[in-house]
Amino acid sequence: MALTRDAVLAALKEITDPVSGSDVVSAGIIRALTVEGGSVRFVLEIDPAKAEAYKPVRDECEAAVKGLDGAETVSVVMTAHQQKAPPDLKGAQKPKPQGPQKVAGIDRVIAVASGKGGVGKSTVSANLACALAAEGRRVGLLDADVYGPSQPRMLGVSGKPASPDGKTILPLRNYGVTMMSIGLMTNEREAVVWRGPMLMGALQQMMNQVQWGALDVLIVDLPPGTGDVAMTLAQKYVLDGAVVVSTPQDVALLDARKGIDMFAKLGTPIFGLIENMSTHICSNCGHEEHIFGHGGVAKEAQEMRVPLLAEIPLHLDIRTASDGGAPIVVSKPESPQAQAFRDLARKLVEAGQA
Ligand SMILES: Nc1ncnc2c1ncn2[C@@H]1O[C@H](COP(=O)(O)OP(=O)(O)OP(=O)(O)O)[C@@H](O)[C@H]1O
Repeated sequence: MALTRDAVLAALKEITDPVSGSDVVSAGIIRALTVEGGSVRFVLEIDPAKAEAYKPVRDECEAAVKGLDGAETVSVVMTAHQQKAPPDLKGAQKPKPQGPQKVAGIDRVIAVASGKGGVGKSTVSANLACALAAEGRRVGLLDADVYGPSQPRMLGVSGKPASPDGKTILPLRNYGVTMMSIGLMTNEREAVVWRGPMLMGALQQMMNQVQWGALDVLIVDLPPGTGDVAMTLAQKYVLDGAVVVSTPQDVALLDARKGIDMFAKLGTPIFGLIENMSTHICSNCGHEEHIFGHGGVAKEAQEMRVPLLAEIPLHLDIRTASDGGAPIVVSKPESPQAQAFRDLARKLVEAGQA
């Protein structure tokens, strides 16, 4: 008659486990039992401190199985049981989802956004950063506008940022503003096709690997529209607030609304709207003209229940200053145009937002 597994277990049940007092099968120390023809193998899994006490048990087990009909070879090995308790699957903690992180050394992060391109978001970011520096704030400016990085030109800096250790990136600095641009990581004339994951990687590199130093506020000049960069920024980092730049034209306002809705969905506080190119001031005679109408942004802000933080005029000096590498806040600080930005900066500082 062929030897069966049940017959082996029945024989082993006759042997007492010296530790628990029950039989060795019930005590759970018989492991990895295989019965193949007349060949029987199993393991006695025991506490290594009690190895001596188990030696006679092993001999007993071996003899009991050898005595069975059909048993030819019997191999019993003693191994140490696992000291560790089995994992408690029921009470196991799920890994916590990673929420937005704060970047070490940076007190506040403000996004400057716009629903569409060309409304002056980068001009506002550069002037706001310089105006905050003039208020004595430690300011960083991250140019995340991958589609048209313009901060190096606006702040009059050029050259590739250095990375002496190959891990961290040294930012550039001008007018009291510490600046880094994704545009500086690519060739100026090279058209870069950024895909979602690349964008996210680049943004994370800018936030975490740039040696920003201690900052009161980091201004992030976002690409226009409601895209991956804004979402990644809001989801991965503690974003203290956003300002949305709009021109008075209706279409820009509709776009601004989309921008505001996006931040609202992401749970980012909207510090307010900035109306750029609000009135045209003639650079010859100083005559003021509301080319795109007046009061539209203020009305919209009221409807959306967000503050209208500033009305920046359309003035030739603002453009030439930015194009010349010294924002108007720096090149003509006493001009009314510069004052509009300085008032904005003071407002944010007084509100504890910058
Ligand atoms: N208030 C202003 N007065 C005069 N020129 C301005 C004003 N604001 C912006 N500009 C000019 O308008 C052009 C577009 O501005 P800017 O690059 O800041 O816009 P943007 O919204 O950042 O555009 P993009 O999204 O395409 O990068 C620039 O030449 C800039 O100098």
